[in-house]
Amino acid sequence: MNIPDGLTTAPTLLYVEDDRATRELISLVITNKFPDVTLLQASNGQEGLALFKKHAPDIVLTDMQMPVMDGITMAKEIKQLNKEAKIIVISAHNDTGHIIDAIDIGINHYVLKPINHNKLRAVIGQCMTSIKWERQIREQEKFIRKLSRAVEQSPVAIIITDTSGTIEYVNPRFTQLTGYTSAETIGKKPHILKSGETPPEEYRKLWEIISGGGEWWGEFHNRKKNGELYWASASISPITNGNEQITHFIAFQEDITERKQAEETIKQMAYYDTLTGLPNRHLFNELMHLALAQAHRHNRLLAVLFLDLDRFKHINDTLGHTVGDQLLQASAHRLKECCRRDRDTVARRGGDEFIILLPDIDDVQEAVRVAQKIIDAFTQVFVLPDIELFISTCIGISIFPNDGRDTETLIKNADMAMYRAKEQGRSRYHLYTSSMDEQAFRRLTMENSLRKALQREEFSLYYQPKVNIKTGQIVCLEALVRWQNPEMGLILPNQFIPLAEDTGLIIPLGEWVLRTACAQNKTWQLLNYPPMRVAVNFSPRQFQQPRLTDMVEQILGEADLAPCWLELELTENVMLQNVEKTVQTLNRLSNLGIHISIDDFGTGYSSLSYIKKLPIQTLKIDRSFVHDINTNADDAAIAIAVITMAQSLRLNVIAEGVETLEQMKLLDGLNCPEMQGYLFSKPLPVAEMTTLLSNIKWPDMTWKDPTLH
Ligand SMILES: Nc1nc2c(ncn2[C@@H]2O[C@@H]3COP(=O)(O)O[C@H]4[C@@H](O)[C@H](n5cnc6c(=O)[nH]c(N)nc65)O[C@@H]4COP(=O)(O)O[C@H]3[C@H]2O)c(=O)[nH]1
Repeated sequence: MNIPDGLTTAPTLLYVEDDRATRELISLVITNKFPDVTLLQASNGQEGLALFKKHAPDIVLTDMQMPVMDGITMAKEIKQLNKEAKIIVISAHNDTGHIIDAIDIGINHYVLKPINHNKLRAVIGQCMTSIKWERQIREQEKFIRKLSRAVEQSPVAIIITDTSGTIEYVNPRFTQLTGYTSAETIGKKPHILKSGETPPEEYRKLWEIISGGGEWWGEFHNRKKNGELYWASASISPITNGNEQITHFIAFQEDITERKQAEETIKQMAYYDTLTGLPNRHLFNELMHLALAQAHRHNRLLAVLFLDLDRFKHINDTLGHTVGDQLLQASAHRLKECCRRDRDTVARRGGDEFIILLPDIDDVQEAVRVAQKIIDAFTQVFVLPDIELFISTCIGISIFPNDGRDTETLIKNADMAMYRAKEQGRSRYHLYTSSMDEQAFRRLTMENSLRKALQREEFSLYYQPKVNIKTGQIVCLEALVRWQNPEMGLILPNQFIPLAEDTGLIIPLGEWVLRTACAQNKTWQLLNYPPMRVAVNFSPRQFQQPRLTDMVEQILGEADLAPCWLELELTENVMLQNVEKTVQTLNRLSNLGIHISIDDFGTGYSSLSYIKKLPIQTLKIDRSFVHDINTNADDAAIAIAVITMAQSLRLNVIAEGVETLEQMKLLDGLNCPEMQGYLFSKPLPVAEMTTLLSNIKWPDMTWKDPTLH
C-alpha cells in the first residue's frame, strides 16, 4: 500500500513588486535556487490579486508599498480567498505596528529591506517545506478517510484486535453478520463467536501462525448473537509498526453459509438418496470398500443383505407414486430400526431395492438373525398418511469372505440369493450358495434365447381337449405353448413362462399365442369340425397390460372368430391383483361373449364373496387335488367343496389332470361335468389334434367309458 508523500506537483510562487529592476533580480534569485518553482510576476497588488484568483499559487511574495493596491491590502484579500496561502511580505518598515498588522492578517513571513538573498531563499524554502507537509497531511487524511470508508463499507466483516486478542474495532458488516454491535464487541475476545463446532486444535494452530507473524486462513463454524450457526471463510494477519513489531491483528470474515449449504446439498445429492435420506449406491460402495479392508485386516466376517419389496411395482402402479414413495420412506425407516445404528449401513440402490452392510459379524447366524428381524418387522402394517398397507420383503445374504471378496461380487451374489428367496415365496431370506452362479448362467442363456425365439418361430401350440363327460363331446381345446429350441430341445412352459413374465416377453408371446389359437380354431371351424372353444392361458403380467380388451377384440376380428369360441384361463392369483381393475377388465371381456375360467382353483385364496362378483363361467379344479383324489380324503373334500360351490353359484366346473379311470369315475360320481387329462388325450400338435378330431364320430360316447378304447 502506497501512502502519498505530498509533493507530486511543484509549488507556484507569485511575486508582486512595482520596481522592475528589483523584480527581475529577485526573480532570478528565486529561480536559481528553486528551478522547479512556477514563478508568476505582478507589478502591483491589483495585478497580483488577479493572478492569485486565476492560478491559486502556493506562495505569495510581495512588496508593501506599491501603486494602485499595496501589499497589505492584497494580502488581506488573498487570505480571505485562501487562508492556507503562504504570504511573505518584503518591507522597509520594522516597527511593531506594521508587524502586528501583518500578524493580524495572517502573513507568514516578514523579510526586511534591503533584501538579504540568503534570508529570502531560506524563508521561501521554509514555506515550501510546510506546503509539502501540509499537502502530505491533507492527502494522507484523504487517503485514510478513503481507507476507513472502504473498511466501514466492506462487504467482508473486519475485526481488529490487540496482540492479546481483545477486540478494538469491528466494522458494520460484522454487526450485520453476527448481530453483535461494536459496543457489545469492543473489549471482548473473538471467542464470543465460538460455536464449539470448530475443533480447538484449529484455534491453537491459528495462534501459532499469527503470533509468529504469518497469515492464517481457514473456515470457522461460528455462532451469531441469536444462536444461529454460520460458516465463515476467514483470514487473520498481524499488523506491524515501523519496527516490525506486531501491534494488532486484523481478521476478515466472509459469510459462506450459503456456499456451504450448497456444497452440503451437492454432497447429499451425490451420496444420499433424496427420497429416503439413506446413503445411495455410491456412498454404499465407498463404505463397503472401507469395511472390506477392515474385515480383511482383522480377519472378520461381513454380510451383505440385498432386498426388495414384494409386489412394490404393483402398489406403485395401482395406488400411485405418492403412496409408493411413502412406502419406500417407511420401509427405509423400518430397515434402519432393525440394524445397529452406529455400525450397519442401510442404503437404497434405486427403485424398491435396498442393501444393507453388516460389518464385523461373529457368524453367519448373525446376518440371518437380522434378515429374520427385518422380515418380522415387515409383517406389521404400514400406516401411511392415506392408507394402511401390508408389504413383505425377500432378502438375499452373501458373506465375506466365503461368497466373495469384493464389493461387486458380494452384491451380485446377495442379489442372486434374493431371487432364490423370491422363487420360494414371500417373506423369505436365502443365503447365497455357489450353485446359484450356474443357475444364473443358465437363466441368462435362456433369457437371451427366449428374446430371439419369437422371431425365429421356435414356438408352437399344442392342444388338449376338455371333455363333457355326460355327452362325450369335446367342448374346448386348451392351447398350450411349446418352445422348440435348436440347442436346448423341447422346453415346457413351466421352464420359460416365469422367465417370460420377469422379462416382459410374455406380452408379445401371449399375443402370438392368442392370435395363433384363434386363427387355428377358425381353421377347424372352416374345415367343418363341430365348433368348440379354444382356451388360452393368461399370466398375471399379461392380464395387467394396458388395453388388453382392445387387443383381444382386435385378434378376434382378425381371425373372424366369434368371441363365444374363445375361453381365457386365468389363475386365482391374477384375479387377486388390483381387484377393481380386474373386475372391470373381466366385465368388458365377458360382455364381448368371451368365456372366462379360473385355472388351478383351490390353490389361491379366493373367497366365495369375491368369486361371486366376477363374471366367470368355469372353475377348474387343480390337478394337485385330482391326483390323489381316490386315496386322500382331504383332496376329495376340496374337490367336493369346489363342485358344490360351483353348483350353488351356477358355474361350470372342470377337473384337470385326470389320468386314471378311477379318478374319472369318482369325479363323475361327484357330478363334475367336465374333465381334462391324459386319460382323454395328452396335449397334441395341430396335425395330430386334427387327426383326432377327424376320427371322432359326434357325439362320440367312447369318452364316457374310456374302457371302450
Ligand atoms: N400330470 C399331468 N399333467 C397334465 C395332465 N393333463 C394336462 N396336464 C398338463 O397340465 C398343464 C395344464 O395347464 P395349466 O394348468 O394351465 O398350466 C400351464 C399354464 O399355466 C402355463 N402355460 C402353458 N401355455 C401357456 C401360454 O400359452 N400362456 C401362458 N401364460 N401360460 C401357459 O404353463 C403351465 C404348464 O403347461 P404344460 O406344461 O403344457 O402343462 C399343462 C398340461 O400338459 C394330466 O393328466 N397329468
